[in-house]
Amino acid sequence: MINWNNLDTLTSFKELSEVERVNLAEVMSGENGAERVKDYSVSMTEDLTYNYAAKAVDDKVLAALAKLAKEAQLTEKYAALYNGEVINTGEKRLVLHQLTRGQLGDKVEADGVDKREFYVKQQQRIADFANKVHAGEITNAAGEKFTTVVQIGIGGSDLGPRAMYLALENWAKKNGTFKMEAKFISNVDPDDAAAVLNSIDVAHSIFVLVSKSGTTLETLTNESFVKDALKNAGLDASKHMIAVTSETSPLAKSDDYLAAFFMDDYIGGRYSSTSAVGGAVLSLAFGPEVFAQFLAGAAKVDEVSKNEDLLKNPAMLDAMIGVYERNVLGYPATAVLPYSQALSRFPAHLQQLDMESNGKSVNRFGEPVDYPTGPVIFGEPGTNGQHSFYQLLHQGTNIIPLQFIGFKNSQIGTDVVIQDSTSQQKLCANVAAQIVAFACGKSDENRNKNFEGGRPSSIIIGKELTPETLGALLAHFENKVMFQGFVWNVNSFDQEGVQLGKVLAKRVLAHETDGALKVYSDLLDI
Ligand SMILES: O=P(O)(O)OC[C@H]1O[C@H](O)[C@H](O)[C@@H](O)[C@@H]1O
Repeated sequence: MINWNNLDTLTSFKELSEVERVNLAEVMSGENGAERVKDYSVSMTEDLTYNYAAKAVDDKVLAALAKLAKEAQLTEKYAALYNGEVINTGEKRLVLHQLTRGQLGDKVEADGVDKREFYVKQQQRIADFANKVHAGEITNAAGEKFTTVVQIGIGGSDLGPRAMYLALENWAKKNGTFKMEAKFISNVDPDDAAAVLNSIDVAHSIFVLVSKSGTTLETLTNESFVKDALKNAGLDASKHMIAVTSETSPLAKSDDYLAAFFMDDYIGGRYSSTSAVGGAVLSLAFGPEVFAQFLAGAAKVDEVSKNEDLLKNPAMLDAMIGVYERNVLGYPATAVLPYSQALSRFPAHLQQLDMESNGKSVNRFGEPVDYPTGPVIFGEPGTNGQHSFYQLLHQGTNIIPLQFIGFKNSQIGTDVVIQDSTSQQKLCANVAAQIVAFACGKSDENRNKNFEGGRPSSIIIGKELTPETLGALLAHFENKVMFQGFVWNVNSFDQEGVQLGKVLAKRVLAHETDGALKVYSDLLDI
């Protein structure tokens, strides 16, 4: 039987708080430090490793975390999720994003269909469509090939797919699988749509309208913006647009699109990169085979995440160390720092994934919780971040745990040797240096130049960022966030916190305001 209890009612949580703290600077120094870096490491897939040597944990803390993971029944809750229980209590929905990339447990039926079959069928339909576009069987009205794909969507219908596209663009170019350039329109700021439209050849562009609900104001506004531009160019908008939505949305049956592909209410926006939401744009840009490799990487991590042994389950381990840092050590934020230019938008995606999932003050039954839940997430690619906000990370008054990501090889492979090292070596040297600098610090008589150390980090290391490693990386963080939500006993799959602002904005636009809202409306000339 599964018990959904608040973290502060669990005996093993009290025990965890009483375990002696680890002096990170001390344990990471000298030979001991070298041994830790070798030992505190676990495989995510054959190509990716999670190394947690520079986290403030030791065997005692890890044993206490394993006990907590067991008492919180993380493995059982994950199984309940992929076997189709109503895990999203707020919206009374199943949570099935893992099913888009593999069958992890029982067959899941909902709405009278086998859901795995439904997702696979959508992937096949998308693959067929993309192949026809690439082969010139689906063209514009003049019979010419489409050369650009533009995704219109916001939140989960933008951030994940955009981050994934950028992550693989250069890989695909290098490996001969690049088919079409992709662009993204998300913000309701007219400058977003206008700038994208100005940068493309609309006559040879295919637009993917992505909205699960089919009611998001920003997205529908941008759709009209694009339709206007197509009309002004003398083009038939319905021959340039496809839709990705849920079958119950107002967009599903419209004649305004060349084709419609479906996901459903059991896939949260921020978990939708492996559904049709990511599938359409990524298959058009790189071909369906590349998208399939991406799914295969995610499926591998979903499998590993079933492991009951905490030390062999990287997503669960990462989650539990995060809980320790948040609820015992009291750290407020986590920085995501990929040493990979291709992952430039990955921190923005993780921001939504983590903060929209676990930024909650009530448990899954709607009762207030008495402990901190999701941390603030932010980040930028290294080494750029080093020359900007790392000052606070090294010497500021808050300790911010760090999540590094690094690859041995670059994607494009073009490099130069300057002062006896390649740029790739310089990049990797920097991430190694940062881990040790943060953990060990350096004492100096001049307080201004003193580094206290004791600043924890972990690193995910891979050989190269490929479609498969990207899928694995994505699933790692999705599963980490899911496990943390289980520990905090929150519902990680709804987002009521975004509603109030939408309601008030509508009131402003209808001129139904008073008080402060009226004055702000006047100040902004609405
Ligand atoms: O895909 P849509 O239904 O248009 O939703 C787009 C986004 O907007 C909402 O407000 C939510 O905050 C996001 O979780 C969601 O991804």
